[in-house]
Amino acid sequence: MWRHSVRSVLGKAQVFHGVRSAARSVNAVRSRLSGSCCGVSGKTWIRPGGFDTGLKTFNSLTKQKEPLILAREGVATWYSCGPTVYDHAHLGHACSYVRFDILQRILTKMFGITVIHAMVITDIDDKIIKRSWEENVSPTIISSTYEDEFKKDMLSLKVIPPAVYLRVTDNVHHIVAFIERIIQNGHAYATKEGDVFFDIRSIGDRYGKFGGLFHVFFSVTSYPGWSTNKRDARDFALWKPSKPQEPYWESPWGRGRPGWHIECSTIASCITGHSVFGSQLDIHSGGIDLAFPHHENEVAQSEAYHQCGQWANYFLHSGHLHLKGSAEKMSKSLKNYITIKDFLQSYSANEFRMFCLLAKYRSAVDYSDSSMSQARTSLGTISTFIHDAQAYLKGQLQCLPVQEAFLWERLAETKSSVVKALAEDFDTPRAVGALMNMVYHGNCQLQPVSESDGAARSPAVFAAMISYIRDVLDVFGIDLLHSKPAQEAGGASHGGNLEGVVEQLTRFRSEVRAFALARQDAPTSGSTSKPGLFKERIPLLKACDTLRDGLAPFGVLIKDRGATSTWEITQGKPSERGQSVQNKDQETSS
Ligand SMILES: Nc1ncnc2c1ncn2[C@@H]1O[C@H](COP(=O)(O)OP(=O)(O)OP(=O)(O)O)[C@@H](O)[C@H]1O
Ligand SMILES: [Zn+2]
Repeated sequence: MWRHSVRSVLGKAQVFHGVRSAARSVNAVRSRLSGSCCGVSGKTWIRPGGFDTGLKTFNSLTKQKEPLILAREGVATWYSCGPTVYDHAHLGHACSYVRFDILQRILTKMFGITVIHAMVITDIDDKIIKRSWEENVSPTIISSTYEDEFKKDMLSLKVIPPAVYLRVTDNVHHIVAFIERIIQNGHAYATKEGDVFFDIRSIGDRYGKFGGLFHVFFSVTSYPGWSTNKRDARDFALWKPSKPQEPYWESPWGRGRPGWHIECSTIASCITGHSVFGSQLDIHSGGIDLAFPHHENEVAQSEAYHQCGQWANYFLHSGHLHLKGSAEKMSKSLKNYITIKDFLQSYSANEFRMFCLLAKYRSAVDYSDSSMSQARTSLGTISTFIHDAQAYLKGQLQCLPVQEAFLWERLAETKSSVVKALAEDFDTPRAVGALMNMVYHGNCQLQPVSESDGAARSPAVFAAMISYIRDVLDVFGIDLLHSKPAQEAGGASHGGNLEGVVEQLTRFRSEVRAFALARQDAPTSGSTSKPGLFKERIPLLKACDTLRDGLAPFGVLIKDRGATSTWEITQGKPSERGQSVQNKDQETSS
């Protein structure tokens, strides 16, 4: 796939100036830090040193778009909070993980950045334990069942798996060591009851990097996590003593299990005991609900452990998916969810991806049949254009002469708009808009005629447009070439080659139609029939109509264009889209 240099699009001077000044300011700050986080005051974001990608991304730490600067050239380290596996994965998860998958694909396939992605699987938690009691099975059975299901669901949505999935339960010994170091560094304390709490006061005014939410959250009287064992209401658990019947691990503080936030700090820092991401992480992602307190606490712990002023440089948060009309996000605990499997009975992964692309990754989205039908229509428009353009290339579709130079210009303009949109905080709706605009102009130029009269043809520009559209869709993880109707997705593959069969069938039908559409010049002497179609051939035309109508519900859309016919295999519920075209073309009734 091509690699785009944003520099060439956005202007070299601006970017290089940015890199140098960023490097200068970070070096200045780093020398002030001199290895100790405790020397740093305040919550000010430090612009990282390293390599300016030329992209901009919204950073929740600053609440504005910032230049995306990576520690290592061409490589982005990326950590994601994964699911707590105690129930089915739903469309809310799908939305968050597909959106970040699209962002990672854009970085990799469009801008040539290798993404090293690690994700935690939270496989021990109060909710898992509760579910195991309800189901009367071990927590391990609950977590492994839903972990497997989550991974399969992600694959069915074509989410590229992270380089590594890491379970909390496989890493408890690292978590214990991580907590010990935080205690040694003077930022956590153990209680006689066997808890370990993070000591918020020990980091002064540096708590609250994600904004002022914590003032509301921590009212000493109302905060549900308030315990008299804590030194400060804001202190949070790094280690919790286990209650009877609960799973536990041995630790210097007695039997217990890790708190929620510490798992991410540890795993993001020390993958399987080796320092993979270490004290430096480029990008951290999760749903917006995780910003506070989860990410706030991750930051506090990690910076206390690494003794650094800034652990993760960019926090990317995705907006929530809601059922249309609901103020609440879709969630397992609210039981207001649609599972990914149920969804895939009615829609395809491609359609869900288009649904995600049509809104910015940071915005909240309403899920409804009408928003899905908008996504389906957009994909259908693109797919129909590709098929029509292919029919034109093959000479099956005869058209009026095309304004070729105009289309080459549209193509160049689209390429530039798509790169600019994606470099500007991954603005996928703008990129899709640019693509649809090009498709619109392409369609306008494909004006079918029944006789070409040897008019000039312009196949190259349509071939270039098709290739470009496929490339961009590939960046987004949409593959129209091998798409199947939703009902078939994940099912057993059919024997034979459907496309080949449809091609042969349509060719045969075209010959029959051409024969049936032949006109008699004048009535033969003594004949009672009028000039026009041969009466005895009309049943053949009717049979052609019936075949076309009969194939539509199976997703085979045949379009009759004068004497020739084209075909395509449609997405999702083909009969709805097929029907409208067929009615326009009904020929035996006219
Ligand atoms: N409705 C949603 N829209 C977008 N992202 C979501 C939604 N629900 C969960 N996520 C994201 O999915 C990831 C995993 O979340 P988690 O396992 O906590 O799901 P959940 O359904 O919210 O569970 P719970 O109800 O137990 O909190 C997080 O990054 C979270 O922000
Ligand atoms: Zn996390």
